[in-house]
Amino acid sequence: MESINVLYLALRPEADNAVSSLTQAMGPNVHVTSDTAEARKLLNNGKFHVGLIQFEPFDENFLRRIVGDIFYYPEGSSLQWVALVSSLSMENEVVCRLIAEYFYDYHTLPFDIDRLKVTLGHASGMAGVRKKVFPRTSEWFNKSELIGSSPAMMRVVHSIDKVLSYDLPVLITGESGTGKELAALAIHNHSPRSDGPFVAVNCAALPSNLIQSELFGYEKGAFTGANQRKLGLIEKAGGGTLFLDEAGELPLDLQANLLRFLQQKTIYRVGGHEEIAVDVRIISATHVDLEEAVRKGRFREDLYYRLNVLRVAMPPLRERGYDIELLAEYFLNSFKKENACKARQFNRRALKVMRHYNWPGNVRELKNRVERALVMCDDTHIAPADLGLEEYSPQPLTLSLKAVKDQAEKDILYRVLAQAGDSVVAAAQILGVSHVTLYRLIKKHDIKLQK
Ligand SMILES: Nc1ncnc2c1ncn2[C@@H]1O[C@H](COP(=O)(O)OP(=O)(O)OP(=O)(O)O)[C@@H](O)[C@H]1O
Repeated sequence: MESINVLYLALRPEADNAVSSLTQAMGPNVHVTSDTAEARKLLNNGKFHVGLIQFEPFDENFLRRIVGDIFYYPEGSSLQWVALVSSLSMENEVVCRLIAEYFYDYHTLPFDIDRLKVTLGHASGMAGVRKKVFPRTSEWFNKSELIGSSPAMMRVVHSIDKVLSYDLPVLITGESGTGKELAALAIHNHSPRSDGPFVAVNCAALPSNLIQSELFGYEKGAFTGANQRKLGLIEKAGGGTLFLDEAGELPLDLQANLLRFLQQKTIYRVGGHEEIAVDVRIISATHVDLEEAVRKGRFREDLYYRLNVLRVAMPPLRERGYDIELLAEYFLNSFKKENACKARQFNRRALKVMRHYNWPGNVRELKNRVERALVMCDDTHIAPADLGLEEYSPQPLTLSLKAVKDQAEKDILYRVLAQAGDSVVAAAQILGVSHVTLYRLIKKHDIKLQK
């Protein structure tokens, strides 16, 4: 077997029989640690292909620390994780979710070195493929402020990666507060236009009588009060990106002007006769269904097709699994830096409540609730009441092993399809299945391909 560098994060390495068998079998390529800070440092040097985590004896706090410290860590993102678990732990909902969301595979104890070596070999192969197909991940995360490493966010990263290569309009869809503006900024910052300006305009916030002059600018004397020429936002975004937030709110007459600009790449300032060429990439965002708006006659169909050339869909926060905790920790740490407050972390109940809450306001709501909690909390630990959330009453475990396997299967399909740019032939090759099988699985999990 080709040498595979494994980082083994063991809860109690001194009491772990697997450690000695593994180091014996794999020699110096295995590094063992129980310290997540050290693991993070080691991941930074990028030499590890596979991370192995032992969940026994099961300790929920340890798992939470791993999620916060390791999975958030971008440099680890081409590395693949394998879990060592007992069948008893597989009955625990936290463990199952963690595995389904973050792991390439799991190895059920008792420890079987030959079986594990095969699993590690596959995981390492996948790490190599990810690095080739997706080399920008760590740099990408560093440059953008989009936090998250759930499969749903990985799909976003991949979609963004795809749209970077083309200087075409992008439409970002998603519920309010899902991070559409942040995604637009990420596209701009990673595109060849990153040295140019990023100008954001909220179409819903501008009074309708001002939108025209705000976007296109005006000449001196164009209307009462126009004492001097003013450049519009489109011109100000010249050489860069114009972000039209809430594009669905644009009045119909302005939609016609915008369409004209998108077709001709030129504008007229209000009251002006000179045709001015402007080089701008348009990224628009909407939380309303624009197709529905087109059907109802509120949005021009021709403009819709012009804006919707490339598409990025932001998932709601409730579908991002452990990203909720990552984001909560991230906001907590950044607010802590800004304010002298007592609260240092979330208590267990708060984490559970956040995990099961529906988050109708998505990331923005989470950010606001964490900020509020820091003000309300008199303790070192933030409780659900500080977040203004109802207590979560634990549900009995309903997740069967089959459900976990199905979820894991679905996640890996998403990941590999994303890596393969939704090419079924390439994805089938990576997964080592025929494309007929892959089509069957895509149908089974109701996965929508982008091409
Ligand atoms: N993945 C993320 N990581 C870190 N912060 C995020 C993330 N997503 C959103 N945010 C933060 O949440 C808030 C809302 O994000 P943003 O304004 O980009 O959402 P939006 O989808 O454009 O909302 P709206 O539809 O209401 O305009 C911002 O403060 C943003 O910084």
